[in-house]
Amino acid sequence: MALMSLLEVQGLTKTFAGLTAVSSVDISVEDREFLGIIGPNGAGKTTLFSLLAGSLPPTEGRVVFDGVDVTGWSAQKVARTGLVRTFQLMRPFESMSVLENVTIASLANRSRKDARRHALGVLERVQLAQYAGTSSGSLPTAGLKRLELARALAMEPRMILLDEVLAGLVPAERAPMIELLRDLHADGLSVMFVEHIMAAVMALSERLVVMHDGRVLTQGVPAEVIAEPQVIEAYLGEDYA
Ligand SMILES: Nc1ncnc2c1ncn2[C@@H]1O[C@H](COP(=O)(O)OP(=O)(O)OP(=O)(O)O)[C@@H](O)[C@H]1O
Repeated sequence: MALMSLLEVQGLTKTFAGLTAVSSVDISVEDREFLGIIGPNGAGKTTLFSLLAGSLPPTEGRVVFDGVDVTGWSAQKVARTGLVRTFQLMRPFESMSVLENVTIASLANRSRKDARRHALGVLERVQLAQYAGTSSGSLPTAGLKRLELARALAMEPRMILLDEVLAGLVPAERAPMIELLRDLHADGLSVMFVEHIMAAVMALSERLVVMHDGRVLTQGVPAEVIAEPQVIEAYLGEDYA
């Protein structure tokens, strides 16, 4: 039998009332790979993540994670296989503390007492430990981004789908976040990330997929992909080139 990629996506399609947001997408992601996804607004990147992570059921196609066909499974059930997403618009329980929010995510895999201890470890990992007791609603954007990451990590993913984790950060906040993502990847986490900040995309991606109009326009080695005329035309613009 041929060796399988950690994530295999075949013919994935999502139609919303006549609009095809994701159209026949085929993507394979290897264990421990760091894959970047770019494309213009409305290209279907967030919808793709929703389909992969079980937040939305696909209209057609298959999602196979770690050899298991998870197509149409709930987000909770997909997460238990090790595939977990973050959201572009963070939505923690605002009245709860940072620690409580992460503890709830940890409860997916463990008892209440263990979950709290595990959550504290995750907060250390994302450098939010000093805010453990802070109410989540009062965190600044950079803290909310880390909390969103922490909640996903608390579910102990093998592969994480990051939806614009750098958006909204000021330049000085980006470098430490890029460093954190690089460390998580070095520790064995497989990552797929959607990002508009090209410096981050180029610093982290081992391979790049470009989406346009719901389809994969092209994919490959990042430096080669961003030099393709069709990518410049569809997304990057002449300025970037
Ligand atoms: N729940 C929905 N109902 C109807 N249309 C939707 C829904 N979600 C997304 N769409 C449409 O699907 C298309 C793809 O949207 P999507 O949010 O996936 O794009 P994106 O590449 O993530 O864009 P951005 O970079 O702006 O986040 C858009 O035309 C969008 O309006």
